[in-house]
Amino acid sequence: MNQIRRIMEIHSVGPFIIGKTLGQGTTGKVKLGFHKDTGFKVGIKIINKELLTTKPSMRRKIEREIVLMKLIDHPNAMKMYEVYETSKYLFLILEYVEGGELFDYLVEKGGLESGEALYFFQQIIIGLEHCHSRNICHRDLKPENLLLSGDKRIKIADFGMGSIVRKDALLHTSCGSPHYASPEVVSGIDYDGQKADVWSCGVILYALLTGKLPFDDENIRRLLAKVKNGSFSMPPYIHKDAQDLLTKMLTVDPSKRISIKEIKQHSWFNSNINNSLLNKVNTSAPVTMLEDMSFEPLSDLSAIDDELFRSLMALGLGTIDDVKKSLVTNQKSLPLTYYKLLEERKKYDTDNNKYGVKPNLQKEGGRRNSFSNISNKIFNKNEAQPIQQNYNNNSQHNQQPLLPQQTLSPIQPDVNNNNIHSPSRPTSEGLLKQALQQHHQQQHQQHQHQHQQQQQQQHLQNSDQANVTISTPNSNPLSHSSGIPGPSGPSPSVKSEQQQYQRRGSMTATTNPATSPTLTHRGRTSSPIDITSKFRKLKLDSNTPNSPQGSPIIGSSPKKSFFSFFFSKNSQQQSPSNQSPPPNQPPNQQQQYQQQNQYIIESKIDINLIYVNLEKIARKFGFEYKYSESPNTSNNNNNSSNPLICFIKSITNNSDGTPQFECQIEFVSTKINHIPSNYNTTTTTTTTTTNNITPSDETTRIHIIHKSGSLQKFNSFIQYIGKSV
Ligand SMILES: Nc1ncnc2c1ncn2[C@@H]1O[C@H](COP(=O)(O)OP(=O)(O)OP(=O)(O)O)[C@@H](O)[C@H]1O
Repeated sequence: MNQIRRIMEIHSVGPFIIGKTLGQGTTGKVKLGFHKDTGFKVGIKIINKELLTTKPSMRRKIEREIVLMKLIDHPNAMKMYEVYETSKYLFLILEYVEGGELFDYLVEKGGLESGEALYFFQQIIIGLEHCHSRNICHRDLKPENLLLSGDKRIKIADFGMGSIVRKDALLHTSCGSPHYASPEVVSGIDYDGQKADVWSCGVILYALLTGKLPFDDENIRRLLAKVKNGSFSMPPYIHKDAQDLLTKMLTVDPSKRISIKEIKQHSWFNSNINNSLLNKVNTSAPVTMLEDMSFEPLSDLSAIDDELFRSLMALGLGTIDDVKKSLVTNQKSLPLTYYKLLEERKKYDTDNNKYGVKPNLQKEGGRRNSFSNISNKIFNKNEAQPIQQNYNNNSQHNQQPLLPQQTLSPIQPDVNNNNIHSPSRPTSEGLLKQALQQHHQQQHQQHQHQHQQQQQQQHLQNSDQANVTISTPNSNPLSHSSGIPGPSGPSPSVKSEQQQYQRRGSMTATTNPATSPTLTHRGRTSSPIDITSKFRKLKLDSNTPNSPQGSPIIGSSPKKSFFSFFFSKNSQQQSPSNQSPPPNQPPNQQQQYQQQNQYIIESKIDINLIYVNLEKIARKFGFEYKYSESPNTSNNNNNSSNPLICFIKSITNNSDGTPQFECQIEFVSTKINHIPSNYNTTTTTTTTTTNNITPSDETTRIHIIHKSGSLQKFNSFIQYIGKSV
């Protein structure tokens, strides 16, 4: 008995026993968890905190993801219950979604029969409608981010790119996967996030009906040109109503693109296809928009709940003072509405036992999944760092998002009908045994495959980290062909085709969809589409639990909430130096200065959309922007991620004596075969093409010339890039 208890302690987090690995994301592994008492299953996403402290943008991504998931509560969106932490790891306790990704389902089945495609599509649309009703847009909708429950319910997942959209306000950052990104997003113009989501759903619908992508090209710039152009081939076998809907969703002009409301009224959306699945989706459940909600403002500043306030700040709704003011004065403000929704959720969870359900009820239609309020008995206050702010102090002006310790999501009635079979409930003891057996079996298998995994890991080291970090580099994964005083280190690598695709993280047709009914997927002829993100998922993080380098769970006592910990780390993060520039200094001093001002910026968005963003940022700062590409020549595979190397290339004096900076940003992007001569670009482009038809990476060099000579402005620019890409 003691033995069993000891094992349980070692292999558990909070009240959950940790089971098999469900998947591997960019931030860590996702494991199956069983509630010790009830057998309630959850997904446990395990994130190495080091990642968050070294990569501030990753921290922002995760904090935003957590708060957005708390605000969203819909049967077609994956829920997040709570967060635990040890000194090294975060454990996000998620709704368990057992059916895998829609992507895999689609790959296995090819284009779906129209009834099934509509069944999925309806759920995506009503799930998205709920998000939009909360003024949240997803911005990275793709089949990889749509999970399937056991009974094939769609669960929209991965809100890491999600954003709050204010009424009539536009978004700036071009993000998502290029194949699913809308023309306005890939053009780098400000865009309406909801309309951009509709476009992505149009691409998904096309993929559901055909098993192919409407816009594809192995060359990223040609792909983006195709997306901007918006023309795609419409297979004649698609029903004419579905064709009409696709055409309306994939309309280049966002102002003419169909809205979610109109999609729901469209004849195909409501068509009476003979498919019993369709009865299961309630597409007419009422949706309450945020603007239709009204709440009494808080009585005064002292009534503000610190925890909820931190959540609001993570959403980037304004400065501390502005947000506070909204909470006490404005009945209709966004901060107040979100505050009240989070408060409502918190109250609900305080009043309910979480996970106190039988396994046979933990499905839609069973008890609501509750979000527990942070419990002082579990959250060790001592672990919190002193960086935490007193938000009731009016003198605070810090605009940095402040992470919530624990806030709760609003309660919504179930929208879907519930048509679920209920397995008989195993006993708690049986479940434990099963879980432990599973765990040990898994440990054994992991040991057996350890060697293979390490090899795989090495092979996949160059995968997309999808993170942002700004740091001074110790080594440079890119070479410098111009003798520029830049970072030194490993030279560029020519990656395998697999690695390139892996970075794209998107679905890519490898043969011409127009001519080939069955596309190959890295040699597997049965696959209709190529899953480029699969290789990334094979990557093993040696720092995650149960990895060869040790389990973080052993000896740790996980605590709920984690925000204080990485806030304190965050305060130590490096920032660009604000020293004065030395344009008139001797060369060696100047070089030293330049070397001090070199940064690695790892992107959280698709590398192929980076230059779209960089050009925009440079323009915003009034800097001159030059773009060039050249093929990578080195075979060095040491590139551990896919960072942007940013450094000051030269400092010269303007005629009035003020310094002029030239900053160079380099990153490895996709292969280049040739760029169409009519490619429309407003930037100065110098292109070096290669005659070698073997796929190869290219180094993209962007020169930003800052004439006004303020190093402070230059540093703000670097910081801005770090936050934006
Ligand atoms: N709650 C869950 N239930 C079941 N499986 C899950 C769950 N969450 C994730 N998975 C599986 O684990 C895989 C990795 O998920 P994860 O969210 O970590 O990766 P990701 O989509 O790359 O996101 P990120 O970029 O945030 O790391 C998913 O593709 C899915 O197969």
